[in-house]
Amino acid sequence: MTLRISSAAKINLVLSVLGKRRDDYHELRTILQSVSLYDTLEFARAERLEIDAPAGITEQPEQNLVYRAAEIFLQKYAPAQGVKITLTKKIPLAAGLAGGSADCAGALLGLNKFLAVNLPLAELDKIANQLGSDIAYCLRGGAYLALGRGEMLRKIPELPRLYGLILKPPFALSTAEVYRAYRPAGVKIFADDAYIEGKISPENLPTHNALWPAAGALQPELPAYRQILKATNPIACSMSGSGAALFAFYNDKITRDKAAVSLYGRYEIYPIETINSAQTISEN
Ligand SMILES: C[C@@](CO)(OP(=O)(O)O)[C@H](O)COP(=O)(O)OP(=O)(O)OC[C@H]1O[C@@H](n2ccc(N)nc2=O)[C@H](O)[C@@H]1O
Ligand SMILES: Nc1ncnc2c1ncn2[C@@H]1O[C@H](COP(=O)(O)OP(=O)(O)O)[C@@H](O)[C@H]1O
Repeated sequence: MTLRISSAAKINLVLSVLGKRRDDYHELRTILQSVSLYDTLEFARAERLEIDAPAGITEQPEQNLVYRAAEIFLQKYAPAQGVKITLTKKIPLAAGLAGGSADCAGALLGLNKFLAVNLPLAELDKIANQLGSDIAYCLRGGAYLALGRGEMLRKIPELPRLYGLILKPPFALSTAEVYRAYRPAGVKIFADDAYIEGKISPENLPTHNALWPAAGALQPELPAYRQILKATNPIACSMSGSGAALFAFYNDKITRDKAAVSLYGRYEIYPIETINSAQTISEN
Protein backbone atom coordinates (compact mmCIF):
# COMPACT_ATOMS: atom_id res chain seq x y z
CA MET A 1 0.00 0.00 0.00
CA THR A 2 1.16 3.55 -0.70
CA LEU A 3 -0.27 6.81 0.53
CA ARG A 4 -0.09 10.07 -1.36
CA ILE A 5 -0.65 13.47 0.18
CA SER A 6 -0.75 16.90 -1.48
CA SER A 7 0.10 19.81 0.78
CA ALA A 8 -0.75 23.39 -0.19
CA ALA A 9 1.14 26.68 -0.20
CA LYS A 10 -0.12 29.66 1.80
CA ILE A 11 -0.26 33.36 1.16
CA ASN A 12 -0.43 36.20 3.69
CA LEU A 13 -3.38 38.37 2.66
CA VAL A 14 -2.59 40.86 5.42
CA LEU A 15 0.64 40.90 7.43
CA SER A 16 1.23 43.42 10.24
CA VAL A 17 4.38 43.49 12.37
CA LEU A 18 3.53 44.50 15.93
CA GLY A 19 7.07 44.77 17.26
CA LYS A 20 10.36 43.06 17.97
CA ARG A 21 10.49 40.45 20.73
CA ARG A 22 13.24 39.56 23.13
CA ASP A 23 13.86 36.21 21.45
CA ASP A 24 14.98 37.89 18.18
CA TYR A 25 11.62 37.24 16.52
CA HIS A 26 8.97 39.75 15.48
CA GLU A 27 5.43 39.63 16.79
CA LEU A 28 3.02 39.21 13.87
CA ARG A 29 -0.64 39.56 13.11
CA THR A 30 -1.42 37.96 9.78
CA ILE A 31 -4.29 36.56 7.73
CA LEU A 32 -3.20 33.24 6.24
CA GLN A 33 -4.94 31.58 3.30
CA SER A 34 -4.22 28.26 1.54
CA VAL A 35 -4.01 28.34 -2.24
CA SER A 36 -4.13 25.57 -4.84
CA LEU A 37 -0.38 25.16 -5.43
CA TYR A 38 0.86 21.85 -4.01
CA ASP A 39 3.91 19.79 -3.16
CA THR A 40 3.25 16.04 -2.94
CA LEU A 41 4.61 13.35 -0.64
CA GLU A 42 4.33 9.62 -1.29
CA PHE A 43 4.73 7.09 1.52
CA ALA A 44 5.82 3.46 1.06
CA ARG A 45 7.06 0.74 3.43
CA ALA A 46 10.87 0.51 3.82
CA GLU A 47 13.47 -1.00 6.14
CA ARG A 48 14.34 2.38 7.68
CA LEU A 49 13.69 6.09 7.11
CA GLU A 50 14.48 7.12 3.51
CA ILE A 51 13.73 10.48 1.96
CA ASP A 52 13.81 10.91 -1.81
CA ALA A 53 13.74 14.69 -2.39
CA PRO A 54 14.96 16.95 -5.20
CA ALA A 55 18.58 18.08 -4.78
CA GLY A 56 19.43 21.58 -3.64
CA ILE A 57 16.58 22.28 -1.21
CA THR A 58 18.91 22.27 1.79
CA GLU A 59 22.70 21.96 2.10
CA GLN A 60 22.40 18.57 3.83
CA PRO A 61 19.51 16.16 3.14
CA GLU A 62 19.02 15.78 6.91
CA GLN A 63 18.07 19.48 7.14
CA ASN A 64 15.02 18.96 4.94
CA LEU A 65 11.95 19.57 7.08
CA VAL A 66 10.44 16.31 5.82
CA TYR A 67 13.42 14.41 7.15
CA ARG A 68 13.46 16.33 10.45
CA ALA A 69 9.74 15.83 11.02
CA ALA A 70 9.91 12.13 10.12
CA GLU A 71 12.90 11.53 12.36
CA ILE A 72 11.16 13.05 15.39
CA PHE A 73 7.85 11.29 14.62
CA LEU A 74 9.38 7.83 14.14
CA GLN A 75 11.67 8.09 17.14
CA LYS A 76 8.84 9.05 19.44
CA TYR A 77 5.83 7.16 18.09
CA ALA A 78 6.96 4.33 15.81
CA PRO A 79 10.59 3.40 16.65
CA ALA A 80 10.42 -0.05 15.04
CA GLN A 81 9.07 1.16 11.68
CA GLY A 82 10.70 2.29 8.45
CA VAL A 83 9.21 4.37 5.65
CA LYS A 84 10.27 5.84 2.32
CA ILE A 85 8.94 9.34 1.60
CA THR A 86 9.21 10.69 -1.95
CA LEU A 87 8.84 14.46 -2.15
CA THR A 88 7.86 16.22 -5.38
CA LYS A 89 8.10 19.99 -5.24
CA LYS A 90 6.01 22.51 -7.17
CA ILE A 91 5.92 25.30 -4.57
CA PRO A 92 8.81 27.70 -5.34
CA LEU A 93 11.59 27.67 -2.73
CA ALA A 94 12.19 30.47 -0.22
CA ALA A 95 9.41 32.54 -1.76
CA GLY A 96 7.21 33.36 1.24
CA LEU A 97 4.77 30.59 0.29
CA ALA A 98 5.67 28.25 3.20
CA GLY A 99 6.66 25.37 0.93
CA GLY A 100 8.94 23.83 3.55
CA SER A 101 6.24 24.12 6.20
CA ALA A 102 3.67 22.57 3.86
CA ASP A 103 6.02 19.61 3.27
CA CYS A 104 6.64 19.26 6.99
CA ALA A 105 2.90 19.28 7.76
CA GLY A 106 2.32 16.76 4.95
CA ALA A 107 5.01 14.49 6.40
CA LEU A 108 3.46 14.57 9.88
CA LEU A 109 -0.11 13.97 8.67
CA GLY A 110 1.04 11.32 6.20
CA LEU A 111 3.11 9.36 8.72
CA ASN A 112 0.33 9.57 11.29
CA LYS A 113 -2.07 7.92 8.84
CA PHE A 114 0.31 5.62 6.94
CA LEU A 115 1.69 4.05 10.12
CA ALA A 116 -1.77 4.11 11.78
CA VAL A 117 -0.40 6.00 14.81
CA ASN A 118 -3.49 8.22 14.82
CA LEU A 119 -2.27 11.01 17.08
CA PRO A 120 -4.68 13.89 17.66
CA LEU A 121 -3.87 17.18 15.92
CA ALA A 122 -2.77 18.76 19.22
CA GLU A 123 0.02 16.17 19.48
CA LEU A 124 1.19 16.86 15.91
CA ASP A 125 1.20 20.58 16.81
CA LYS A 126 3.91 19.88 19.38
CA ILE A 127 6.29 18.52 16.73
CA ALA A 128 5.20 21.26 14.28
CA ASN A 129 5.99 24.08 16.71
CA GLN A 130 9.41 22.59 17.41
CA LEU A 131 10.29 22.89 13.72
CA GLY A 132 8.81 26.25 12.60
CA SER A 133 6.21 28.94 13.20
CA ASP A 134 3.72 28.31 10.39
CA ILE A 135 3.73 24.49 10.35
CA ALA A 136 0.80 24.24 12.79
CA TYR A 137 -1.16 26.40 10.36
CA CYS A 138 -0.11 24.14 7.47
CA LEU A 139 -1.55 21.13 9.35
CA ARG A 140 -4.94 22.84 9.02
CA GLY A 141 -5.12 25.22 6.08
CA GLY A 142 -7.94 27.45 4.91
CA ALA A 143 -8.39 30.92 6.43
CA TYR A 144 -6.76 31.73 9.79
CA LEU A 145 -5.68 34.73 11.80
CA ALA A 146 -2.19 34.00 13.15
CA LEU A 147 -0.52 35.82 16.02
CA GLY A 148 2.78 35.55 17.88
CA ARG A 149 5.42 34.10 15.54
CA GLY A 150 2.54 32.69 13.49
CA GLU A 151 1.88 29.70 15.73
CA MET A 152 -1.07 31.19 17.68
CA LEU A 153 -4.03 30.41 15.45
CA ARG A 154 -7.59 31.62 15.40
CA LYS A 155 -10.04 30.21 12.84
CA ILE A 156 -11.80 32.87 10.77
CA PRO A 157 -14.66 32.46 8.26
CA GLU A 158 -13.66 30.80 4.99
CA LEU A 159 -13.30 33.20 2.07
CA PRO A 160 -15.43 32.84 -1.06
CA ARG A 161 -13.55 31.07 -3.87
CA LEU A 162 -11.24 33.67 -5.41
CA TYR A 163 -9.18 33.26 -8.57
CA GLY A 164 -5.66 34.56 -8.64
CA LEU A 165 -2.09 34.35 -9.90
CA ILE A 166 1.23 34.01 -8.17
CA LEU A 167 4.21 35.64 -9.87
CA LYS A 168 7.58 34.41 -8.60
CA PRO A 169 10.31 36.94 -9.44
CA PRO A 170 13.64 35.38 -10.54
CA PHE A 171 15.28 35.88 -7.13
CA ALA A 172 14.81 34.57 -3.60
CA LEU A 173 14.61 36.56 -0.39
CA SER A 174 15.89 35.29 2.94
CA THR A 175 13.28 35.57 5.72
CA ALA A 176 15.99 36.43 8.26
CA GLU A 177 17.39 39.23 6.06
CA VAL A 178 13.96 40.71 5.38
CA TYR A 179 13.17 40.88 9.11
CA ARG A 180 16.61 42.38 9.75
CA ALA A 181 15.90 45.10 7.16
CA TYR A 182 12.42 45.77 8.59
CA ARG A 183 11.89 49.26 10.10
CA PRO A 184 8.60 50.16 11.81
CA ALA A 185 6.58 52.80 9.91
CA GLY A 186 3.06 54.22 10.06
CA VAL A 187 0.11 52.28 11.51
CA LYS A 188 1.01 49.10 13.33
CA ILE A 189 -2.06 47.02 12.57
CA PHE A 190 -3.49 47.16 9.07
CA ALA A 191 -7.28 46.73 9.14
CA ASP A 192 -8.13 43.01 8.93
CA ASP A 193 -11.60 43.04 10.53
CA ALA A 194 -13.34 42.29 7.21
CA TYR A 195 -11.61 38.87 7.30
CA ILE A 196 -12.51 38.22 10.92
CA GLU A 197 -16.13 39.23 10.34
CA GLY A 198 -16.42 37.18 7.13
CA LYS A 199 -17.09 40.22 4.95
CA ILE A 200 -14.71 39.38 2.11
CA SER A 201 -15.77 39.47 -1.55
CA PRO A 202 -14.10 40.41 -4.85
CA GLU A 203 -15.38 43.95 -4.11
CA ASN A 204 -13.81 43.97 -0.66
CA LEU A 205 -10.43 42.24 -0.46
CA PRO A 206 -7.98 44.30 1.62
CA THR A 207 -4.31 43.30 1.32
CA HIS A 208 -1.21 44.67 3.00
CA ASN A 209 2.31 43.49 3.83
CA ALA A 210 4.38 45.41 6.39
CA LEU A 211 7.53 43.63 5.15
CA TRP A 212 7.16 45.13 1.66
CA PRO A 213 9.54 48.12 2.17
CA ALA A 214 12.19 45.85 3.71
CA ALA A 215 11.88 43.34 0.86
CA GLY A 216 12.10 46.17 -1.69
CA ALA A 217 15.21 47.57 0.02
CA LEU A 218 16.90 44.17 -0.41
CA GLN A 219 15.66 43.61 -3.96
CA PRO A 220 15.15 46.93 -5.80
CA GLU A 221 13.60 45.11 -8.80
CA LEU A 222 10.70 43.86 -6.68
CA PRO A 223 8.38 46.90 -7.25
CA ALA A 224 8.76 46.48 -11.03
CA TYR A 225 7.45 42.91 -10.75
CA ARG A 226 4.49 44.08 -8.69
CA GLN A 227 3.82 46.69 -11.37
CA ILE A 228 3.68 43.90 -13.98
CA LEU A 229 0.94 42.18 -11.96
CA LYS A 230 -0.86 45.47 -11.28
CA ALA A 231 -0.97 46.17 -15.02
CA THR A 232 -3.30 43.16 -15.43
CA ASN A 233 -6.00 45.04 -13.43
CA PRO A 234 -6.41 42.76 -10.43
CA ILE A 235 -8.78 43.56 -7.56
CA ALA A 236 -5.89 43.09 -5.10
CA CYS A 237 -2.15 42.58 -5.37
CA SER A 238 0.50 42.07 -2.67
CA MET A 239 3.58 40.11 -1.56
CA SER A 240 3.33 36.87 0.41
CA GLY A 241 5.21 36.51 3.71
CA SER A 242 8.78 37.71 3.48
CA GLY A 243 8.65 37.44 -0.32
CA ALA A 244 9.58 37.42 -3.02
CA ALA A 245 6.41 35.74 -4.39
CA LEU A 246 3.70 38.21 -5.39
CA PHE A 247 0.02 37.40 -5.74
CA ALA A 248 -2.98 39.00 -7.40
CA PHE A 249 -6.70 38.21 -7.39
CA TYR A 250 -9.26 38.95 -10.09
CA ASN A 251 -13.01 39.49 -10.35
CA ASP A 252 -13.60 36.07 -11.89
CA LYS A 253 -11.87 33.08 -13.49
CA ILE A 254 -12.13 34.40 -17.06
CA THR A 255 -10.38 37.67 -16.15
CA ARG A 256 -7.72 35.68 -14.28
CA ASP A 257 -7.16 33.36 -17.23
CA LYS A 258 -6.75 36.33 -19.58
CA ALA A 259 -4.20 37.87 -17.21
CA ALA A 260 -2.33 34.54 -17.04
CA VAL A 261 -2.18 34.26 -20.85
CA SER A 262 -0.71 37.78 -21.07
CA LEU A 263 2.12 36.80 -18.66
CA TYR A 264 2.92 33.13 -19.48
CA GLY A 265 6.29 32.53 -21.11
CA ARG A 266 7.75 35.80 -19.86
CA TYR A 267 7.37 35.28 -16.11
CA GLU A 268 7.13 32.41 -13.63
CA ILE A 269 3.35 32.34 -13.16
CA TYR A 270 1.06 29.98 -11.20
CA PRO A 271 -2.74 30.14 -11.44
CA ILE A 272 -4.27 29.68 -7.99
CA GLU A 273 -7.59 29.65 -6.23
CA THR A 274 -8.38 29.92 -2.53
CA ILE A 275 -9.00 26.53 -0.87
CA ASN A 276 -10.45 25.57 2.51
CA SER A 277 -8.01 22.88 3.63
CA ALA A 278 -4.32 22.32 3.04
CA GLN A 279 -4.12 18.56 2.33
CA THR A 280 -5.72 15.96 0.11
CA ILE A 281 -4.91 12.32 0.85
CA SER A 282 -5.28 9.29 -1.42
CA GLU A 283 -4.38 5.63 -0.85
CA ASN A 284 -3.80 2.74 -3.19
C1 LIG B 1 7.25 35.78 6.96
C2 LIG B 1 6.42 34.57 7.32
C3 LIG B 1 4.96 35.02 7.55
O1 LIG B 1 4.05 33.99 7.42
O2 LIG B 1 6.33 33.61 6.29
P1 LIG B 1 7.35 33.08 5.15
O3 LIG B 1 7.93 34.22 4.40
O4 LIG B 1 8.40 32.23 5.80
O5 LIG B 1 6.49 32.20 4.28
C4 LIG B 1 6.90 33.96 8.63
O6 LIG B 1 6.93 34.93 9.65
C5 LIG B 1 8.25 33.33 8.61
O7 LIG B 1 8.43 32.62 9.81
P2 LIG B 1 9.42 31.37 9.92
O8 LIG B 1 9.27 30.48 8.72
O9 LIG B 1 9.30 30.83 11.27
O10 LIG B 1 10.80 32.09 9.79
P3 LIG B 1 12.25 31.44 9.96
O11 LIG B 1 12.76 31.07 8.60
O12 LIG B 1 12.27 30.44 11.03
O13 LIG B 1 12.99 32.75 10.48
C6 LIG B 1 14.26 33.13 10.13
C7 LIG B 1 14.61 34.36 10.94
O14 LIG B 1 13.72 35.45 10.62
C8 LIG B 1 13.43 36.23 11.78
N1 LIG B 1 12.00 36.21 12.09
C9 LIG B 1 11.20 35.21 11.65
C10 LIG B 1 9.85 35.18 11.98
C11 LIG B 1 9.35 36.21 12.79
N2 LIG B 1 8.06 36.25 13.16
N3 LIG B 1 10.16 37.20 13.22
C12 LIG B 1 11.48 37.22 12.88
O15 LIG B 1 12.20 38.13 13.27
C13 LIG B 1 14.23 35.62 12.93
O16 LIG B 1 15.44 36.30 13.04
C14 LIG B 1 14.46 34.19 12.44
O17 LIG B 1 15.61 33.61 13.01
N1 LIG C 1 11.02 20.53 2.17
C1 LIG C 1 11.51 21.77 2.08
N2 LIG C 1 11.09 22.59 1.10
C2 LIG C 1 11.56 23.85 1.02
N3 LIG C 1 12.44 24.39 1.86
C3 LIG C 1 12.89 23.64 2.86
C4 LIG C 1 12.43 22.31 3.01
N4 LIG C 1 13.03 21.81 4.10
C5 LIG C 1 13.82 22.79 4.59
N5 LIG C 1 13.75 23.89 3.85
C6 LIG C 1 14.50 25.16 4.10
O1 LIG C 1 13.57 26.19 4.41
C7 LIG C 1 13.91 27.40 3.75
C8 LIG C 1 12.63 28.20 3.49
O2 LIG C 1 11.96 27.57 2.48
P1 LIG C 1 10.43 27.74 2.06
O3 LIG C 1 9.57 27.10 3.05
O4 LIG C 1 10.37 27.22 0.66
O5 LIG C 1 10.22 29.29 2.00
P2 LIG C 1 9.49 30.37 2.87
O6 LIG C 1 9.88 30.15 4.32
O7 LIG C 1 10.00 31.66 2.32
O8 LIG C 1 8.03 30.21 2.63
C9 LIG C 1 14.65 26.96 2.48
O9 LIG C 1 15.60 27.90 2.06
C10 LIG C 1 15.31 25.64 2.89
O10 LIG C 1 16.62 25.86 3.33
